[in-house]
Amino acid sequence: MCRYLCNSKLHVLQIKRKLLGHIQMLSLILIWVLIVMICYQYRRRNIVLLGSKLPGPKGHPIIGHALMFYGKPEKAFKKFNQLSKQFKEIIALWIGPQLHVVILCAKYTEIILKNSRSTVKSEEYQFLKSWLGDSILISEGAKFRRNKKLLTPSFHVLNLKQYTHVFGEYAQKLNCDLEEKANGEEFDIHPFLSLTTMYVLLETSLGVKTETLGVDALDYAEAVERLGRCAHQRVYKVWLRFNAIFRFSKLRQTQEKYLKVVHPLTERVIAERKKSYLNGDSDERSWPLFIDGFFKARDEQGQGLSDQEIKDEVMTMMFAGQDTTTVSVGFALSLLGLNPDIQDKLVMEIDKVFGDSERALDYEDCKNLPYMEQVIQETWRLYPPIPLMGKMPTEDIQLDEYTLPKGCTIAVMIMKVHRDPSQYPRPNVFDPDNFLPERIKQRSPYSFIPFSAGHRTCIGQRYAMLLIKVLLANILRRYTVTSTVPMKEFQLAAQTTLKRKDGFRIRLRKRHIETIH
Ligand code: HEM
Repeated sequence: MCRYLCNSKLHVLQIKRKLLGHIQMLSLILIWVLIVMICYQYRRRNIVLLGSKLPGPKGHPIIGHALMFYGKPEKAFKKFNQLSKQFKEIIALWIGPQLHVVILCAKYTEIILKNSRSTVKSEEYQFLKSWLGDSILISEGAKFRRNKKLLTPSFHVLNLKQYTHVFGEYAQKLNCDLEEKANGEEFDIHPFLSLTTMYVLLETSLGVKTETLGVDALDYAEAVERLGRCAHQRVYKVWLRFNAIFRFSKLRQTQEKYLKVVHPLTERVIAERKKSYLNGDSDERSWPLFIDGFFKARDEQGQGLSDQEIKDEVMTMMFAGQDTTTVSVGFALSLLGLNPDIQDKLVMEIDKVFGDSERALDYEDCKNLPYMEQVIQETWRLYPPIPLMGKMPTEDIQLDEYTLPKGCTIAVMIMKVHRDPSQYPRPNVFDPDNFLPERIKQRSPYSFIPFSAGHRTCIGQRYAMLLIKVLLANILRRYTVTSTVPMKEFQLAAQTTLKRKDGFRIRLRKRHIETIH
């Protein structure tokens, strides 16, 4: 009995000792967590202090405004729109511990983009890294400057001139594909446009004919679209921003699946092209490919781009150029379908250039379509394909009485800047005359930034304008467009590009069929 009591006392003592050990360990962990948190908060004191002085809605402790933007992209976009009615120039939002400052007006956009050396791309661009590597869309500093310099000559106007007939060929193919929809019901033109721009980019950048790629071209198009979506989901699903969580997520598996389509295909096509470039093989092609320009490029030290760099840049061109041009044409057709007077004026301009001729469009024709250019610019104003850009200040930036702290995220809301009422008297009205030279002169150049501005401006803007002109001119030579969904009922969603969730719904009616091919 006595022995039993002694044993149980010993046992209790051991449990007490173990418990004490656990409590000590737990206290140590808690102290460590507390120290880390204090250090973290101490480092962020500037962001917290300056952020608290910026205008914005009231958020919750710890999660901030994260819940406001949780859900589908169209819901987040709607929320943004509501907030921008309340806060006209600038909004501070906390997504967890990260301060996001949304810029809505031309005045502050000018200060940020003019100071472009005081900002770098925001950390959200890193979500593209496993796909696009360290391409010029993502990289910073010396690497960015060198590679942008090496890539820019490929977009020279002399090259673009030669692309016009490639664009024209695919525009004619598009018209043939649209034949089945002509004189029928309203339909979504997005899938037709998306394939066309993908084929054009594959052919002008890599020299790949759709016939040779066959079903791979469709897989590639789908993979590019899905990878863009994956990156976007990491932006608004806050927990997936953390690599430690993302690594084990379903989204990562989806991303891997599509990377396995895009990477090997790009590598294969580049390798084949490089072989024939190095062998000096001649082909029937009369225009220079982006990729040949990338092979040729040399820096001051005589160094060219590595195979990895070429692959990253090629994939970036496909990503940055395809969806942006697709939605530009989609929105332009939707708007023209709603505004028959503007469409008539544009068609008159096109008919003046071509008359009854069936000839294909050339570069000089594109220069003779100034009203078309105004229509495209006004479309970009109302529906900029890239609706917002993320920057991170590397030093505090002063905007009147507000200070944007170093390390916060700046989101330049291009779509709102383009509708700044101090710059556009009727900001929500589709009026291509906004781009008459005398009106442009009256505005800040930063009130229209579809391609950004400063040293990070889009490399493909002239390419995009030319391609969109060719596609629109060809469609309007053959068809009259009508559309019934009014602008305020467009269901907008900002993924990486701005889209209509309800589709680019239009009707096509054939024009004088016998004269136009
Ligand atoms: C309507 C069509 C287009 C629009 C609205 C557009 C818009 C933009 C914008 C806003 C940026 C800046 C992004 C940022 O800083 O976050 C950008 C960058 C870029 N775009 Fe475009 N883009 C278009 C077409 C193209 C095309 C056709 C290409 C290439 C074939 C292209 C290639 C690039 C590249 C490589 C960058 C990165 C430039 C840099 O960071 O210096 N874009 N684009």
